[in-house]
Amino acid sequence: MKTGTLIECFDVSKAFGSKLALNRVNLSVGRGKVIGLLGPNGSGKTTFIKLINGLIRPTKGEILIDGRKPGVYTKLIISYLPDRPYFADWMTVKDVLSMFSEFYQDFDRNKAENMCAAMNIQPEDRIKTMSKGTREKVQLVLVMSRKAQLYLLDEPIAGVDPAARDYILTTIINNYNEDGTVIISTHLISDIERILDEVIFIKDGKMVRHESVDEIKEKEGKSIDDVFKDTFRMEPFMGVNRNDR
Ligand SMILES: Nc1ncnc2c1ncn2[C@@H]1O[C@H](COP(=O)(O)OP(=O)(O)OP(=O)(O)O)[C@@H](O)[C@H]1O
Repeated sequence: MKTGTLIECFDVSKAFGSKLALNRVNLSVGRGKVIGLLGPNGSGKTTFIKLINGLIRPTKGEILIDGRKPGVYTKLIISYLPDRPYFADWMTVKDVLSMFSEFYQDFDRNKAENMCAAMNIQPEDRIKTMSKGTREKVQLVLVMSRKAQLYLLDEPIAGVDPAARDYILTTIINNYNEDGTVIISTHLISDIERILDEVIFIKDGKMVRHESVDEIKEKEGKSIDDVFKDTFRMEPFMGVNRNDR
């Protein structure tokens, strides 16, 4: 079993033109944890996940995954669920299973086949004709059937109905490599908080909080969902004040 830090970010910023999507992030993430990456729309969650995965590069600062810069090695140890599906329309479940077997040495095809069968997804089913939620389930099965050191899941439950969410979350915690770490970005905090060991709150590109869930609950005596709502509360737009009319 590997020990030590898995992800280190040193003063990492990412700008898109004049928009600063991530602002001087310093972060250290350990192994064997399930971590919620939580923040409102546009706070920088997807940007952070893409940086860790090496799909985009920081404007400033440095990222190390298992002591290495994002690149060929880190791609081998990261299993990534993007926020949008990437399968070609002609593919069946069997085709995508073969694709993953070919691409990833750590892919356990047997496990993926069993998980599909448990969710009533057949090998001959065509990805194109599936509902959005079923497509997301297939993608999650593929990603969780790798024995990776780091799983990056960008909004894994957004498209599935509440009943399926519980099944999917149980699938995640029962199937990840236990020395590995799972980072899940989501807005659906009350749905996922039961599986989280730690949370990272991100606000306007800044990591404003990184703490263990037990510590937060002990200190504040509230659910993570309530702590999140307090941190990110927005004043509602009230329209024209009646007295001004
Ligand atoms: N390619 C890009 N070009 C320009 N701006 C971008 C680009 N990608 C992201 N941004 C901007 O960076 C900010 C952070 O975006 P990001 O997608 O990381 O947020 P997010 O927290 O994942 O949001 P959501 O919860 O809505 O998916 C946003 O203001 C977004 O408009």
